[in-house]
Amino acid sequence: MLRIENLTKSYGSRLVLQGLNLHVRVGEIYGLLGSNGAGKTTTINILCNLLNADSGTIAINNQPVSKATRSLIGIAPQENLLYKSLSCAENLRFYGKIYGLKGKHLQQQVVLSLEAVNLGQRANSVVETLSGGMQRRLNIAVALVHQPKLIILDEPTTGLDIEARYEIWDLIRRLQRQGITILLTTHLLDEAERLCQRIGILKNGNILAEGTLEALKTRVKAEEIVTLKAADEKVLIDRANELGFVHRYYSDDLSFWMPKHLELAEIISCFEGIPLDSISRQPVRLEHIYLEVTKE
Ligand SMILES: Nc1ncnc2c1ncn2[C@@H]1O[C@H](COP(=O)(O)OP(=O)(O)OP(=O)(O)O)[C@@H](O)[C@H]1O
Repeated sequence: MLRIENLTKSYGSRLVLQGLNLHVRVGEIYGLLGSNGAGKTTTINILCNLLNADSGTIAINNQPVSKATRSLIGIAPQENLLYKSLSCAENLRFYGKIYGLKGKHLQQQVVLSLEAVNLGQRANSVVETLSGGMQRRLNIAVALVHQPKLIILDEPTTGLDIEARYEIWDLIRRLQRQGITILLTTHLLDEAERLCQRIGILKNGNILAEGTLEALKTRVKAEEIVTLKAADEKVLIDRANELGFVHRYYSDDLSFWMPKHLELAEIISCFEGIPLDSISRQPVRLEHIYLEVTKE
């Protein structure tokens, strides 16, 4: 669906994209992860033809990106692009017209996009009277109004409460079931874990790792992560080294990569003689993979 090859972009002397390669397959939800300043928005702006790349190629549905491919893509940018004093339907009519929709077809698309984001009952509500979650959903409706094949959601749930976030996650899954391909950027690793079939990790304008969550898990050579608390962490680390366990700090948490699943009693016996305050265990998560990949 989307093929980006060797994309480069500089702002003045600052090289922001350094030969970026990224492939989004038809029908998938692809999660593009990266820290602030990694180059996600720059990539999206180039995709939407709002910014020119210095070099590289982008193809959508096997066509080079151009004004002609604009209608294949819908974008819901990070900042809602909504006219707050207009109603939901008026906003959608405005954006629909930009994509050349008119008359009955425009009206139908306005209704369908509002229904798609569960705002069918709020067509005439003025945007500033809607909750933050509803405004985010309307922002997604704008991306859908011209029936694109690929939609780009730039941090769709940032700043929303958990219920509004669930609603947007359900919406994204529904859109995928309708056959829309989705490229999503997020800082929320659990969002990417829940929604995305494949994930790309971007740093300094390069994709450092890409694949399914299962494939990315090979970056962390552990069956599970065990976090231990003890008065003397150095003793724990020395013991872990003797046993061949890799250790990492996740924030303040001293954690160990377990090469195989151990019963609780076995973990305790590994650290025998060291008074432990607590033991907690968790599977390898995207958070662990992300930290490993981006520190390389
Ligand atoms: N118009 C511009 N002029 C100069 N530098 C820019 C411009 N736009 C972005 N940058 C710089 O390019 C780098 C990449 O920015 P970009 O907005 O693409 O990152 P991002 O991954 O989207 O970050 P965030 O998660 O914070 O949105 C940053 O260092 C940013 O400061």
